[in-house]
Amino acid sequence: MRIGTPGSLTATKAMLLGSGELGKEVAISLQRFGVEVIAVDRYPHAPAMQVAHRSHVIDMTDAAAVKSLIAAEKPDFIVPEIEAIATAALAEIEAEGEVKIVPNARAIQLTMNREGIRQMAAEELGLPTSKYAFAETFEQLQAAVADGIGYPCFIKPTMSSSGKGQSMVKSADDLQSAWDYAKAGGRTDTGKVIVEAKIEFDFEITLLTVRALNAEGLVETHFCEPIGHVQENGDYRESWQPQAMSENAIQLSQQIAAKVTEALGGLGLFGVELFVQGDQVWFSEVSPRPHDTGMVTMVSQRQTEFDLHARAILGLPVDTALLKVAASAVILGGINAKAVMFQGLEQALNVAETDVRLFGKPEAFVARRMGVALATAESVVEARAKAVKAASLITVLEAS
Ligand SMILES: Nc1ncnc2c1ncn2[C@@H]1O[C@H](COP(=O)(O)OP(=O)(O)OP(=O)(O)O)[C@@H](O)[C@H]1O
Ligand SMILES: NCC(=O)N[C@@H]1O[C@H](COP(=O)([O-])[O-])[C@@H](O)[C@H]1O
Ligand SMILES: [Mg+2]
Repeated sequence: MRIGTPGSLTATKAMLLGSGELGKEVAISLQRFGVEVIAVDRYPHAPAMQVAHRSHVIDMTDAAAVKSLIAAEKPDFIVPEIEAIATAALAEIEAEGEVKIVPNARAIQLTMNREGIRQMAAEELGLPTSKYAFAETFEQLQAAVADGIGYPCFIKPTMSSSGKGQSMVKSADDLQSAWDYAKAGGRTDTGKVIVEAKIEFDFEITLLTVRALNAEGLVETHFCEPIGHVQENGDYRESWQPQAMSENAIQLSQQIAAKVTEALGGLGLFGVELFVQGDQVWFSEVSPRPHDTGMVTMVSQRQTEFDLHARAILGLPVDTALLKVAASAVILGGINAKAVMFQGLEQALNVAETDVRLFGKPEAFVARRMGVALATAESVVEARAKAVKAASLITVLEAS
């Protein structure tokens, strides 16, 4: 089946590499514009597979497997959704010129690895970041911390997300365990870890930034209202929109986001993560795709971050306006279970102005994100309280 996109004479087919909760929403947004969606992930029945036209289970870090699937499916677009994919294969495919990688293979390669994006941001673009160093051995890590990074600091695998393998270290006593955890905890072992000095921020934001074509066919950069968030163990727990900020801090944040996304290039939505203290802003990292903290836009914006990504990719007009103050709170597994069911949905939905999205992940882990509660309200404080309340009323149970 080939489906035509509005305004185009050719049918459009997109392949998602990664099919989690974010990909599921991207799939729905693309399908609403007439795109045929093929969902790919490392395990069967992943969230986006449940809504896609077709799906495939492959090892996405295996370049040969990625290339042969692309050759068989011949998509027009490849939409990377997770960082652990064979990015070198994407560069080769892009060079052949038949398939468009979103936003482009270089941006995917740079951002999938903390080393690439940090060096570009700090060294080439001169953006403010935490002090950092890379280490390939425990001795190099000890030397880097002693030579200027200091304590407290964060140790992270260079290829990981959602806090996997990441820890904050307060003293030399905890350095070895943080090293071991980072070496074991990445989605792919690159052989390196990054160590970053801790930034003492007042709050942190995700600035969703969209590179889309305007009516003249030129690339324009659009910003959503800043999203504030709370993280625990490197993974997001709550987000809200808008985050109140000083005029200077928002200007600086937009300048940093515009510089980074322009350097990465291509069309699409980016999640630019920034730390803010007073009028000072530091760049942390950027996702060249929708961001987990941006799930709040499912109730706060007319065009969600997923709609914006789909529109930008397809060359359609975008509107980043905020409609309502809103918040999100995550629902974690809390248990390890091969099959799950949920309790408390009715009570959660009795919280006024609240919605729930259960992602449909077949298997639960204690810290795995299984769903999110979304709430709107007159103020951020109220919206956060409602979202947290709704999320707390849902329990994940093992299904027999
Ligand atoms: N240098 C730092 N200073 C202060 N806080 C930090 C620093 N690095 C990380 N953090 C905290 O840890 C969180 C997760 O870090 P980071 O974004 O690097 O991890 P991640 O695994 O890429 O997460 P995700 O994929 O969910 O964005 C940050 O949002 C922040 O709260
Ligand atoms: N911070 C990145 C992020 O939130 N990514 C989202 O989590 C999924 C993996 O979840 P899993 O680890 O539970 O399979 C990814 O596929 C993506 O949707
Ligand atoms: Mg992050």
